[in-house]
Formats: sequence, C-alpha cells, structure tokens
Amino acid sequence: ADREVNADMADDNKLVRPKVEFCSLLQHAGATKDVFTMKEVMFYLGQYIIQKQLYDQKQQHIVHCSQDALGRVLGVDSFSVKEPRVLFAMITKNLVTVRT
Ligand SMILES: COc1nc(N(C)C)ncc1-n1nc2c(c1C(C)C)[C@H](c1ccc(C#N)cc1)N(c1cc(Cl)c[nH]c1=O)C2=O
Repeated sequence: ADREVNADMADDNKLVRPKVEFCSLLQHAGATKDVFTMKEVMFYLGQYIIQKQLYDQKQQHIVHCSQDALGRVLGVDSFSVKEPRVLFAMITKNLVTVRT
C-alpha cells in the first residue's frame, strides 16, 4: 500500500482517505471532506502548521509538533519541511489509497 501511495504522490487524479485522527487534523485546518488528492492533504496540513504556528521562529523550515496532535499522528517530535521523502513517508502511513 505504501508503494502505491508513493507512486501517487504527484498523481493528482489519485485520491486518498486519511485515517480518522489525521482526518480530524485536516478538518481542523478547514477541510470539509474525507477523501483528498495528495496536493489537498499537503495544503491542509500546511494551513494547520501555519495557523497553529508550529514552525520554529528562528529556523522556519523546522516544525515542532511534540506537544501537538500532529506529532502523535506523524510519530515525530519535529521535522524539516525541506525533507520531502521523510515527510511523505510519515504522511502516507496515515493514508489509504481510494480505488477510483
Ligand atoms: C514551516 O513551513 C513554512 N513556514 C513558513 N513561514 C513563513 C514560517 N512559510 C512556509 C512554510 N512552508 N514550507 C513548505 C510548506 C510550508 C507551510 C505551508 C507549512 C509546505 C508543507 C510542509 C509540511 C507539511 C506537513 N505536514 C505540509 C506542507 N511545504 C511542502 C513540502 C512538501 Cl515535501 C510538499 N508540499 C509542500 O507544500 C513546504 O515546502
């Protein structure tokens, strides 16, 4: 399943269904549905991070999420937005590919 989702990273026709806790994060950021493209997932997660100001004031590419539901869902205390592979690997663990 992970391999499938990785292949779908760039493919905007493929849809993914976030797992329950992950989906409530996206809804906290304004999402109103439970099936998304990867681009939409990244958009809502981005909004979530900016709205809750989870980024490091000094090194703004670092996200601190140990005290936030985001950390529980991604399974890390912090991460860098400059590490796409690491980021996508954490995110895809919370997604299920939707057969269309
Ligand atoms: C702390 O981050 C920032 N801080 C600032 N300040 C002025 C403080 N400005 C921009 C960013 N920023 N840079 C990038 C992103 C953001 C915001 C939208 C979080 C997004 C992104 C990163 C992580 C997740 C997750 N979970 C979701 C989206 N992003 C992306 C990274 C990848 Cl790998 C794919 N798509 C993206 O949009 C970047 O490169």
